[in-house]
Amino acid sequence: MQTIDAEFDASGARFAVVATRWNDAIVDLLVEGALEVLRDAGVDDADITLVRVPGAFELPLVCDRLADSGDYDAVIALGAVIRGETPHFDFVAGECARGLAAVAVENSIPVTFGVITADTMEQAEERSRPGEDNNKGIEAASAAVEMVGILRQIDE
Ligand SMILES: Nc1c(NC[C@H](O)[C@H](O)[C@H](O)CO)[nH]c(=O)[nH]c1=O
Ligand SMILES: CC(=O)[C@@H](O)COP(=O)(O)O
Repeated sequence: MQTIDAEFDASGARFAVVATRWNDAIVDLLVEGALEVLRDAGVDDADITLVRVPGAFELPLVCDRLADSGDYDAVIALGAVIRGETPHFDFVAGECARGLAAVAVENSIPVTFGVITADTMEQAEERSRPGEDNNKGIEAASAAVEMVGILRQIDE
């Protein structure tokens, strides 16, 4: 039986990190966590591209352009959508998640979901703490590194 399993050496792989400016105090911590994971996996800074977009609703389009370029092995999407008084949260968060999933399948490269969806700022803060496993930037970057390793083995 052949087993294809995670590899956590992503040296030579190219990553795009797309992060929102909305809730930047939270999202900047996600970016820091994601970059730490990539560097620990052997990724050179020269192989990391960071793009800032206005909000989570804009993540799918920019991630699609980067994925379609053929210049990256994975795209990491980072943001924080925090519920307000109206149903706007549902549309922003829902379309962001739906759009990012579609980009991954349409371009056949990993597009990982590092977007916090929270009812309160406190919940968002809990999911962006530096160095903690539930930091969504660490989670998304770890998934991207793992997926690059898996796809490399499939493509061998
Ligand atoms: N409320 C949040 C937003 N809203 C902005 C949208 O994402 C979008 O930029 C706007 O509707 C213009 O197209 N974005 C977040 O990332 N987080 C929020 O909490
Ligand atoms: C997620 C959002 O768009 C939200 O912050 C908007 O707040 P509100 O529903 O009070 O307009």
